[in-house]
Amino acid sequence: MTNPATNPTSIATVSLSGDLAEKLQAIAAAGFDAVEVFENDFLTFDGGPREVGRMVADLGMRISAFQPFRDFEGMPEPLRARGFARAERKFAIMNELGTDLMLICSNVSPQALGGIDRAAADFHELGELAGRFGVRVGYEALAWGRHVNDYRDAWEIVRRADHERIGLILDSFHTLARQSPLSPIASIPGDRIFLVQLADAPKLDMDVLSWSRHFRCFPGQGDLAVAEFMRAVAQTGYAGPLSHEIFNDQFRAGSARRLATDGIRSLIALADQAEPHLPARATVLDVEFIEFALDEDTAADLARLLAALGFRHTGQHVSKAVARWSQGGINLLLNTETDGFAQSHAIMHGPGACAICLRVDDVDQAMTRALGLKIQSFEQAVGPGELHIPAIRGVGGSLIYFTQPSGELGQIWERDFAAVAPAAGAPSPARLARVDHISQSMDYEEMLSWLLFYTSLFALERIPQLAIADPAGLVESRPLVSPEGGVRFVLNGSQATRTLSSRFVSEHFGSGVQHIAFSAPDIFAAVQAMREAGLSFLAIPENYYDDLEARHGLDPAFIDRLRDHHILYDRDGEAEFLQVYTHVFAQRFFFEIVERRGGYAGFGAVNAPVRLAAQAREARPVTMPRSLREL
Ligand SMILES: O=C(O)c1ccc(O)c(O)c1
Ligand SMILES: [Mg+2]
Repeated sequence: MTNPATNPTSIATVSLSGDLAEKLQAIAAAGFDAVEVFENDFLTFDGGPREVGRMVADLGMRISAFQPFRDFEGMPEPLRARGFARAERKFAIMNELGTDLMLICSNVSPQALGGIDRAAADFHELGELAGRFGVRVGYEALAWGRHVNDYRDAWEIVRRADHERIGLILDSFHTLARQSPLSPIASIPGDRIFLVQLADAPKLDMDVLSWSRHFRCFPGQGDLAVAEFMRAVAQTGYAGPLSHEIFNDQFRAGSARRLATDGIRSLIALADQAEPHLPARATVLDVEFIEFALDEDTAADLARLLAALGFRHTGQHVSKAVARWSQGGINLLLNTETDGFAQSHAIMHGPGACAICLRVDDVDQAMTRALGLKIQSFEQAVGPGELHIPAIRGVGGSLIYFTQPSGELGQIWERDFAAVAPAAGAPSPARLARVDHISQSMDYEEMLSWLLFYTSLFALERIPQLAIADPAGLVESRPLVSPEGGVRFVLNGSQATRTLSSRFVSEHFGSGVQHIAFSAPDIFAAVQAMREAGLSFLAIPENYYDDLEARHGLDPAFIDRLRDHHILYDRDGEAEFLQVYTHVFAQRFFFEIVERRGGYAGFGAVNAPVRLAAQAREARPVTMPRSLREL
């Protein structure tokens, strides 16, 4: 039985950025057993095949395949003879590389002749040649092959070639992109499959070749049914390598180390999906707290803002300079420690959210799953009697802490915080109830990494990615939501350099929390109370409200109230969404207040360009990088 948790792991060198040596180092560091050497990486390498073979071996890996070999089967003479001569040269190279498997992808040449028996005869003869070199040949159907574009035809050719050195190569992308049925895979004998290649892809309406060459991604990052494909493969008893083969423009530009780690994480998550071996994905019940790392002055400013938003200083950490501000079910921590993690975060990134604590159903299981997915844990010394709160590394080096409803980890506020007596006078009612969503900005190239991180660890569902117009370019926005509404994350990234999202990343040395949205049971009452406390909100242009009236046919009196409160509005069927924004704090992050009516599930994407334009007007002008100014 194929067990994806025990099959050797492999990845094609084409999947990563860098030169061959850099790729191999990143692949080995991530823990892969093998690599598929792409011919182009070999041709551009300044060293012979033996040297490549030695590099791979020295890194403790082996070469799972040498590829691709193109346009071989079904050729008329003299192309046919030339194909055999080319293959012979490559077999000799493979002997020096130290790999025994060549991948031949189905012929795309206009000169190729069809016919299963013709192709089978070519492969039988090639099998004889391969035998003389002690190598094997695997045949893969490209989804755009001229005569063979379905794995079932490739298998029929392999079957009729009837040669022990000729086998089949399955590639999840080609199979799933063509929507070939998966059940016939199960009846292929596992030992006739020489290699299984894995790739996912987002659903896109485009020609399959461009889709494959530019948009493949790791399983779990796209929309294809790779787990179902894996379950079919598992039934064959295939015991060979599972090899990522990702052609992707972002991957080619990204960090090879990060991507190789994502590749391993993807394989682990996929194996777990096909046949569970880790605790289930963690259910997030709520956001326990969000922690800000700040200097004293900025903390005082933020405290004033929080007070105006209706938060109260309710607790003080028993041993650290950490204040708890709360309202409804929301807890915000202001950390002004002068050493430790928060301080180093503040020095590196400026004032901002350095940690998020999530209340999950079971912390031990969440941590076991995280470590199983090779997510880094984080340890920091705790004072005597204080709770040890397990944590992992999240976006931009920030932390994700875990608490749970029961046991010690359900007692963080009692154990680690001393209550602060409420101020005199009648307590004002809570205007804000919960954290509605947390929006994180990141480099565009990192978006798929964090998507995989969040969705492999937590029971979060993806809702479709949106492109939002910032005045300075497009921002991709990717929401991840827990079905029960325990938490929502929105990942933002932009390829344009001057969008608010990109400036956040470039001006603050990395990814992080750009805004936090709180839910209000009554957004009008909340805004009213906050204004009375001296707060003002992001100004929204008059044109927006005129358009709202035209778009939704709302009652003019209601529109007047929205306008007066600077509230943005959206509707989806009967469900309604109201949202309002604070000004940006410390040129760094801002708060949003939302009211969801009737189960509205989105984030007001139609309003995002209006908000971004308003923020761009308020933002300080783009400053030239120092190095340029000094020229
Ligand atoms: O895009 C290609 O040409 C190509 C080459 C080799 C493969 O294994 C593959 O899946 C695609
Ligand atoms: Mg392939």
